[in-house]
Amino acid sequence: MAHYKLTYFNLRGRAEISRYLFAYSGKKYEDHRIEAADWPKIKPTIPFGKIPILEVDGVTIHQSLAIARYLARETGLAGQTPVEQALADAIVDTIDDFMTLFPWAEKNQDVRKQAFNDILTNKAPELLKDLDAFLGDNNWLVGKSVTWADFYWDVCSTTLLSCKPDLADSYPRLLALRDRVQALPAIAAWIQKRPKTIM
Ligand SMILES: N[C@@H](CCC(=O)N[C@@H](CS)C(=O)NCC(=O)O)C(=O)O
Repeated sequence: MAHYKLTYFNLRGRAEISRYLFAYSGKKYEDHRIEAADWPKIKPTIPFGKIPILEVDGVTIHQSLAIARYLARETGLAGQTPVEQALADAIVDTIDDFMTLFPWAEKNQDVRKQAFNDILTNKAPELLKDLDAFLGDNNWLVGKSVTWADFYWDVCSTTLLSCKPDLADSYPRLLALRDRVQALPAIAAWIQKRPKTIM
């Protein structure tokens, strides 16, 4: 069995989608969380200088979505057909495009707050409207069973809702999708036991 080591900060952030996939698959892995204070000395040792990274039997994979897509394929959660896989990728990329609008690393709290408010108030509705239309009355975003796109929606919307709790109130179908993901036994167990972090 492969040895997996996932390295990230002690945050959900860009590693949480992979932690969901590990939880769902039941694969054992090392959830290696580094302290922010230690990052400057660790950064030069990491290929491309960014985290998360996943080491698989000593091979280092970078980029959170490349890592998660690999795990999704290994777990049967990438989509059942090539078209479903492309759709799941497209939904993940669409959500990720939105998440990358936020100035996560901004140190000036006033600037940060204003940018977050602007994005959550003015830009989020368009994404939510389109995602809701894409989901329609289906149980899952792509195909007839859960995929990593559903996990990504849950992971990212958890962070968005922590910033603006009423964000998705007009979209009960998207909120119900969160409930379905969080009710999957392995995901429910992970959410229960994971370290409590701000993001
Ligand atoms: N597109 C990359 C972004 C990676 C990234 O920017 N990681 C941040 C943490 S979320 C990081 O390593 N920050 C520390 C730094 O850039 O020195 C991914 O999805 O993995």
